[in-house]
Amino acid sequence: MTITNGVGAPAVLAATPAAQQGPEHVEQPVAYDAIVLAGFGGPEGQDDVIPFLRNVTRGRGIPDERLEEVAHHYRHFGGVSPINQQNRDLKAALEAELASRGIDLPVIWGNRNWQPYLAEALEEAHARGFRTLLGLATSAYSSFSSCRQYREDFAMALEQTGLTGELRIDKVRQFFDHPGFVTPFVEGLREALAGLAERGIAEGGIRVLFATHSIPTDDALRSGDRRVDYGPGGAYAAQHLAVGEAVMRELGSAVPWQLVYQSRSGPPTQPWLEPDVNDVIAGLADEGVTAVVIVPLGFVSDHMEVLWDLDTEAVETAEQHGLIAVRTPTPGTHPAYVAGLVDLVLERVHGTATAERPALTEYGPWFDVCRPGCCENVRAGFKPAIAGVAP
Ligand SMILES: CC1=C(CCC(=O)O)c2cc3nc(cc4[nH]c(cc5[nH]c(cc1n2)c(C)c5CCC(=O)O)c(CCC(=O)O)c4C)C(CCC(=O)O)=C3C
Ligand SMILES: [Fe+2]
Repeated sequence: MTITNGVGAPAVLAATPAAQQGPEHVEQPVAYDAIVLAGFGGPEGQDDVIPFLRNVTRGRGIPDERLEEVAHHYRHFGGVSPINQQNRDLKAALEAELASRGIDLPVIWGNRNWQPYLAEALEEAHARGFRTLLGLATSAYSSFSSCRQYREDFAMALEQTGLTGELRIDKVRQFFDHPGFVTPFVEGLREALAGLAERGIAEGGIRVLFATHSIPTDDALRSGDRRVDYGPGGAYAAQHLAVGEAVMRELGSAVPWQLVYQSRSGPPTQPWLEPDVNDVIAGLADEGVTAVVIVPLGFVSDHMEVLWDLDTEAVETAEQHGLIAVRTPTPGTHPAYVAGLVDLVLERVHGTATAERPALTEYGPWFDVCRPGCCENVRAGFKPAIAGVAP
């Protein structure tokens, strides 16, 4: 058996008996009663900021100085994160898309870290008589923060509301390489490169920076299927690199690109994925680069990590080093993204065969039911989670 390192066909390290694995994809139709849109949540006023940050970091060992610093980002915008409004807009766009296709599936919205909480969404679903729910998390890649934590928070909400056993909750697969998610990035980058060409900037003087949230290296190595070696940075980094490659391939562009990380937190002693976007930008001026295009590949909407860490900090770093910086759009409510999410829902409603599911990288289509040990987090302990096979 060969074990690949880096981006390549994933290698299975240790076989788990098939009987313990459960199906990787649910290829039978399921009559869902409703969709539960699961967001991150954000504060909507100055008084919400600290309680929100305590919710996010509960039991996580984030230093107080970091919380102060992050509170300042929110305070700068009146204590309001745009993320809740973005999820209201996404909910409305999904409802319109479902209605236009004649699909009768209500969308109920709940957050992990702020009102309306997931527990409220489950109570509402139950009160409306819904029993079979399809979770849709606003997060595309595999890692504890972007996959398993949503699954654990669903399980916790079931416990809190006493609805465990009453409600079935499945979850839409990670959609990092679904065309609906990738298309808005392709379009945004195409436009940005055309704009730079109009300004007479040579391709050789441009660097495309695909930006995503840094995570602890330990989490990254545990992202994805435990039995697979995805190389340094685990499935999380491998998926991002593969999507970056897919975007450049779709564009047919030869502009040099790289993956960069942002929004690091945690104690300085804990290793997180690198390089940081600001360090990379600072070094590029010496390499003869005159313009950077920042593509927020890890994010679904223009929330605080985009508005502050990229549009404020990274753009400032570029200015300090005399570089032009352009930040391209996130999917938001782009029609391709909204339609793609509805397509992902329909995969489950219809039990679409895996071979017919769109995926732009060799890592997809990702699993409907997470694999053993998927995206575990040793620091957080091992908690029950929906939509996965038993570890
Ligand atoms: C992978 C990933 C995504 C992308 C996937 C996804 O979209 O879900 C994401 C999104 C987001 N992260 C957000 C906010 C925060 N994340 C924090 C902390 C952390 N994020 C982490 C990872 C990720 N985070 C990690 C490993 C931590 C360390 C602590 C922990 O292990 O939990 C903290 C605490 C302070 C700090 O450390 O910065 C805050 C306030 C918001 C809301 C923004 C808004 O309000 O507009 C969003 C969308
Ligand atoms: Fe975060």
